Amino acid sequence: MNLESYPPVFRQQNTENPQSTDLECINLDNCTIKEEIQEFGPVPVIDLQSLNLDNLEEACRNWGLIRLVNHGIPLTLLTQLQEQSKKIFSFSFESKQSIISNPLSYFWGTPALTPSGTALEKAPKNMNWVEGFNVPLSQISQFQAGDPTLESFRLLLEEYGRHLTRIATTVFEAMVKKLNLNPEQLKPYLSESSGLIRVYRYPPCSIADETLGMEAHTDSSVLSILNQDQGEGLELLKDDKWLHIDPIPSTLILNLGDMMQAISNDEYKSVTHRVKTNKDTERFSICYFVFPGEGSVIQSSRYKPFTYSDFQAQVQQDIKTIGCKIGLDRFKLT
Ligand SMILES: O=C(O)CCC(=O)C(=O)O
Ligand SMILES: [Fe+2]
Repeated sequence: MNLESYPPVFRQQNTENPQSTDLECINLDNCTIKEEIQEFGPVPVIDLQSLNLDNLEEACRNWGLIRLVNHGIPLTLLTQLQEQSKKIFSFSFESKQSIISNPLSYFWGTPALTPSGTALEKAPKNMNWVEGFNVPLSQISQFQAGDPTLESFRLLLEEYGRHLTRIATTVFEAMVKKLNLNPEQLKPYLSESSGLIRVYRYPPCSIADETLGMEAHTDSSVLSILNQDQGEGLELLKDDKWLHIDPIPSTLILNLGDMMQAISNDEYKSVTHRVKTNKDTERFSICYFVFPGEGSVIQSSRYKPFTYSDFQAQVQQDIKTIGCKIGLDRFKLT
């Protein structure tokens, strides 16, 4: 294990006596309240080459999370992205701090970031056993990567970003067809230029049963699209039980976020999910998020009119003051 590469809070030399006992990294509530089950009834699979609108609608209403196949992203690109990200995470902590620079940002311990990409000052209640970097796609061409590995990763991310924009637009347009909403009004709700990518590594944790890589949350996005490596850990809360979302090579996981729930007047649900840690192995994932256009006001029968910036500001304030995200409930019409 390459301890130098981990942020100091994640360096556990002695698994018998983990340093983390005096850290607030243990999220016992989230870990133990729900019974765990294996992935049984299959997560709905959506074939992007022959999109079936009825199946997609049903998946959005009943699951909020789907497995995408035939998405058109070459397997070589997915594999190269994973390989390069592993290489970058293996750099020393200090070098990651210096080379992952504006407009990218490097963070650890929390996925809650300010709009400029730095970790929020008051982290969530619990330490999240994760490090990552944030990549705003619209600014990625301005990134001056001094390091050759980072430069080749930047080029891969640009190509990947183009695929994700295509996929998100296709799926969003198909999803909203089944909602009784005015298509013109919906257009600004998905802004291609808002796309961002988070690249994550979840270090091993000696007390993996009690420590979350990412605590239970819903995404604030319209849609999120996840490319996970072969490490297990992603779980979805469904019917009050945690369901493992096992990695399957060359497939992607797409989940709905809070903005989609609001746009659809709660007909489609933003799903609660979390990431467990593993005792001996690292896990890697790359997640894409897309949001409504800046200034576009979300009109919904269930919520007060709000923009994504209003929502984001509220989430940030809640995390700073009470340590967690309240989310859509803050905007609900009473
Ligand atoms: O790493 C993962 O599998 C999930 C990440 C996630 O849920 C998020 O970034 O919101
Ligand atoms: Fe998430």
